[in-house]
Formats: sequence, C-alpha cells, structure tokens
Amino acid sequence: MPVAALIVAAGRGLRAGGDGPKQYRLIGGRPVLDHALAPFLAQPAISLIAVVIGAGDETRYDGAVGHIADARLSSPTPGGETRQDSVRLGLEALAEAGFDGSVLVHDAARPFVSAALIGAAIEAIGANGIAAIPALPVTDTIKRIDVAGQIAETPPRDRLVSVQTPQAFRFEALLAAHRAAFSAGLDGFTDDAALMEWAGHPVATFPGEPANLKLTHPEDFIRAGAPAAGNLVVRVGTGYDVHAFTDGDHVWLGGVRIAHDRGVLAHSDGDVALHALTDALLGALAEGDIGTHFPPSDPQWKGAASHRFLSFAAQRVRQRGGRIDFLDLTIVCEAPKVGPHREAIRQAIAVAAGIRVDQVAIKATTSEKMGFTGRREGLAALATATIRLPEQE
Ligand SMILES: Nc1ccn([C@@H]2O[C@H](COP(=O)(O)OP(=O)(O)OP(=O)(O)O)[C@@H](O)[C@H]2O)c(=O)n1
Ligand SMILES: C[C@](O)(CO)[C@H](O)COP(=O)(O)O
Repeated sequence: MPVAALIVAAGRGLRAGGDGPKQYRLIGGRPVLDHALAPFLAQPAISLIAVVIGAGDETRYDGAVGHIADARLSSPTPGGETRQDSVRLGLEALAEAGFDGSVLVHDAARPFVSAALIGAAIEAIGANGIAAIPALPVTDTIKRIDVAGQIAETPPRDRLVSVQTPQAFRFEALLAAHRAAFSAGLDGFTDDAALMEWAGHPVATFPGEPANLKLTHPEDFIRAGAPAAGNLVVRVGTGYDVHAFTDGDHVWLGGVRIAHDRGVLAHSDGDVALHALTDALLGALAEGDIGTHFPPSDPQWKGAASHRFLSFAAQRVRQRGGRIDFLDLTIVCEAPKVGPHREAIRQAIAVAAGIRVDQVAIKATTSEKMGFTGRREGLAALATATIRLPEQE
C-alpha cells in the first residue's frame, strides 16, 4: 500500500511571535520545516511528500528546502485559513495527483519527529487500519472549566492522553471526511483524528514520543534549544563495539538481518554497527555511552532492536538544536560478507538516524585472519559521527 506524507506548514505562528512564520525559523542553523521533513525523506516506504504552505511564503519555502533534491517531494500547495483547511487542500492536491493508499499528516511545527515514530505510524495504519495516531498519557491532572473559569469537571486521568502528529489515515476515508465537514460548514476540528471520529470512524492509538514537541509559544523555541545567533560548532565522536559469535543462524548488522551460520552473544540484538554508531553520536554529544542510557542490566532492553538506540542518540542531537552531518562506519569480520547488504544497511541507518542516505558511509574489512575477528570468534565495528551543535546551549 503506497504511503504519502502531508506536511502542513501554512500557519502564521501568531502564538510563537518572532519575525515570520515559526516553521521558517532556525533551530541548530536549519529551518524548522527542514528538520520536520528530513525523517520523512529518510523513510523509503514513503513514495510522495506534499507540503502545504502559506500564500506569499514561496520564497521562504525555497530558502528552507531548496537544497532538497528528492523527486518524492512535490511542488508546494497553497494552504487555507485554518489547519483543517490546509489539510483538506493538501489532500485534494494528493487526490489530483492520483494518490491512493495511506497518508501521514504531520505538523511542520513538530521538527523533532523521529524516524522511529514515522515507522510506528506506518506500521499502525498497516494494511487494514482506517486511522491511527500517536498518543501520550497526560502527567498533569486535567480539568474542564466553565465560561467563568470555575472547575466544572475533573475527568479521570487514566483514560486521558495528549495526541501528536504524524497521524496516519486511509487516504480515501480522510479525504471523504474532510469533504463532508467542508460541505457541512464545520471548521472547528483541531486535528484530523477528531474529524474522523466525527465521520464515525474508529481511531486507534500508538505510543507517541515526549520529544515530539509542537513549537507553539516562544518558550518552546527556548526549550528546543534554538540558538539566538545560530552559531554551530562541529563536533566529532567515535564509537567501537564487538560481539562474540555463538550458535545461531543470523546476525543483525546496521539494522539488517543477515543469514549466517553463527549468531551473536548479546543482551540486545547484538548489532555491533548500530551500537558503534550510537556511541559515536553520544560521544560527539558528550552524553555518556550506550550503556549509560540502555543498561544491559535492564530487562527492557533484552533482545531490543538496536535501531531504537541509534534513533534515540540522533534525537538527542536534534533536541540540543544540532544536526548530524555524517556517519561513517567500518565493519570488521571475516564473514558474513557485508558487500551484498551495503545499500540496505545504509538505508536502514539513514532511516534510524533521520538523515539522508548520502550522509552515511559503510566500509568493511577482514583482519587478514589475525586476532579474534580473524579467527571468526566475533565481529567488530568502528564508527565516526560528525555533528554540529549550537556554540552555547
Ligand atoms: N492555516 C493553517 C494553520 C496551521 N497550519 C499548520 O498546522 C500546524 C499546527 O498549527 P499551529 O501550531 O497552530 O501553527 P500556527 O497556526 O502557525 O500557529 P498560531 O495558531 O499560533 O498562529 C503548523 O505546522 C501550521 O503551519 C496550516 O498549515 N495552516
Ligand atoms: C494536530 C495537533 O498537533 C495534535 O496535537 C494539534 O491539535 C494542532 O493544534 P494547533 O492549535 O493547530 O497547533
């Protein structure tokens, strides 16, 4: 089933203040919209990306995303007065382009969306879903107030969630719901899930991410680490990991399952490539190492898929207002052969880190039958991460 992404970026950002719409402001030297788009561009399952922009924002848009050379990104569509209007106009543009399948609707104002969350949205809508949205349990007690500001009700918190984007929908169903609401003159829906509920569709939830903040008020930009002057400094981190072979029939390397006559001994899935890359990013951030954040003593990481570790470290770079420039990896083993899987590994790493494939390099070498890798006792990986971070945080 084809998957499209619809990024709404036509708002004026009145609550955020500042000069011009917030989606064009810089975080870590890059526009918010560019941050929001990158993990969608890194997701190979997405075949079409449409962006809805405000009237008169064409030059800002070109300045923000003009560097992106990806045929999946279509020409921007003019938005409407409200978010609901902008989504509807974006859906109509996708319909005009003959799209059918699933659509992920995302706010440009959520620049810290992770590749993992986009993957979860695609998985949640799956082959048969109608609507699925990311949700987080609320931690504050929520009250409903009356017009005078008096508390009218305290709903039980265990059934309350706050919801985010990307929200995933069956395209035809969402388009029909938007058209029906438009014909009925209803324009008060603050998210697309509410519109689907109104149209009578079930809406499923999947776990959202606390870091997937919506930039709404000026203080959100401060929390997001937007540097005042936008000065970024280059930082380089290195990572190294080894795992011993054991009985088994496959290994995980760079997020790809490779059939092999041995497995690896590990608490997680034992992916040395992703572990070395995670440590390289954490090194560049000076935020400890993989064991600091995902202790092997913690049962929740038993058998964990290591792309989660890399996505976490990449997210930390973005949360600190930074960007990943390049990831370079060397895998050391006599077998399995890495060459046939190189491109799949590059893709998987780019998706997990939320960067482009051309920002990832994979090299492999044997150790000429010397040492533990040469004796086929295990495999190793070395990684270098080049990132940029705001000068003063
Ligand atoms: N007419 C509109 C209004 C909003 N949006 C988009 O919807 C998302 C969520 O909206 P919000 O955070 O409310 O953004 P703004 O409308 O820009 O903010 P404000 O309400 O403070 O003006 C943003 O990515 C925004 O660009 C849009 O495409 N068209
Ligand atoms: C769609 C949304 O991001 C879900 O939390 C939110 O409802 C958008 O609200 P806004 O007032 O348009 O920012």
